[in-house]
Amino acid sequence: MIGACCVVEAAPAAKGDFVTVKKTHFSRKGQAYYIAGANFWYGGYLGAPSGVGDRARLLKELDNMKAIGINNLRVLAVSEKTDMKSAVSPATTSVPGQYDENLLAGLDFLMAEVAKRDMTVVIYLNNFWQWSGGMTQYLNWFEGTPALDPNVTKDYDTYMQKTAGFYRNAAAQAEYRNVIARIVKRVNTITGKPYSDDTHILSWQLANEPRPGNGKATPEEKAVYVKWIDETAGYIHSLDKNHMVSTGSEGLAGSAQDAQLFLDAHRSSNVDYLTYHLWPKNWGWFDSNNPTGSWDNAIGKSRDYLNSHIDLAKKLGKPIVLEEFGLDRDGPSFSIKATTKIRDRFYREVFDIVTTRAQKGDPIAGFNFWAWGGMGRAANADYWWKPGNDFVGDPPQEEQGLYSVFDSDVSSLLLIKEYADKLQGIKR
Ligand SMILES: O=C1NC[C@H](CO)[C@@H](O)[C@@H]1O
Repeated sequence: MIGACCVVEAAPAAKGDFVTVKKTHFSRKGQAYYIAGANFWYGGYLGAPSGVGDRARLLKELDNMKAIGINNLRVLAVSEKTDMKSAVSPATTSVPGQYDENLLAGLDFLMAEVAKRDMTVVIYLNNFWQWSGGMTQYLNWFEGTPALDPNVTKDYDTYMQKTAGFYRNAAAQAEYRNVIARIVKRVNTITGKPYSDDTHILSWQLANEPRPGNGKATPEEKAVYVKWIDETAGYIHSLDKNHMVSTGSEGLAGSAQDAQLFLDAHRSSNVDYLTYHLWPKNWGWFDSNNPTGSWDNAIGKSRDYLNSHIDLAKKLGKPIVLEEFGLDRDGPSFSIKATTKIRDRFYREVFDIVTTRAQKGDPIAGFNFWAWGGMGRAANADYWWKPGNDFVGDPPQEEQGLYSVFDSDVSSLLLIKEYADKLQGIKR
């Protein structure tokens, strides 16, 4: 039997091969390292050996991303089985203590293939939003509170305020740390390499878009949030001395518009770099039904958001990554047939600021657009995801086609390549 007999213990990696922070930049193999990345939340799902896995597609997606200069992926590592309507299934955690080895082997396969292409990966270990179960599902398990899907209740304020209860729930935190340990201390079943020794992991990330609560978060909620970040990041470093740790924060939009909180949340020496996200449509700056009339407002606020967070990173003396941004297709439409002229214009504005500031030596370390749809296609007339459908860049909480960049979006792919080349051409 081939199996375990031929998994050879990999030699420990050289320290310099890990991505580290050097003053306010990333450094890798003695060179400044800039991220031209994609959000690819379902990369581990495609890598699964059976069930939802589609390894042939995964290999083509990785090759197609590599071909346009994408050198980094941001990937969901774990998900929690939930009754919430707009969540992915299956989940890596069915109930506390029960983990789906088929899905976790998918992450192993993804990491093995990423290494072959010399890409790096940011791996997030939880989710503030419902599309992978996330913190709300932990509270359902350990508080018995109903897991209320905000897509159903339409009450995001209550959702955010209740979900932040995760940070102070000891039993939920204990299980979350069990899951963290299971992933961070995992040995890749394909390569035989411990994850903690895998130089293609750029950082461990606490969660996708962790927020202190809603926009009216209290000083006490903010203090709990900052403490959770510091202690959880410290816990990950205690398990893994080689890799960086990041928060997954959106910036001020995910910090109750409180710049001091955003700084405090990233001040800890356990947090190696800052992250931020940019969502003009989600945040009401851009009206895709009135693109001409709302463009100036949207791009003005976006430019300010892009630049002000780089300035905040300068204050802390740490790098920052713009690890999510997006805009919908012309129309607006979810259809892959719709053009992407407005999105391309927005992407170019974002890329120009990121690359110009990086070329000037400011602490912006790169971008990840949201999100790689690639060969995936929406399966249903209403564009909602159902189990068994293709995975695309949009998770099940949103219409499949909302923000995805598909392999047929040639103008977008060319734009990404143009700026990936510019970023990777920066020598420092
Ligand atoms: O992390 C996220 N940020 C914004 C995306 C698009 O709305 C969303 O799909 C995801 O939850």
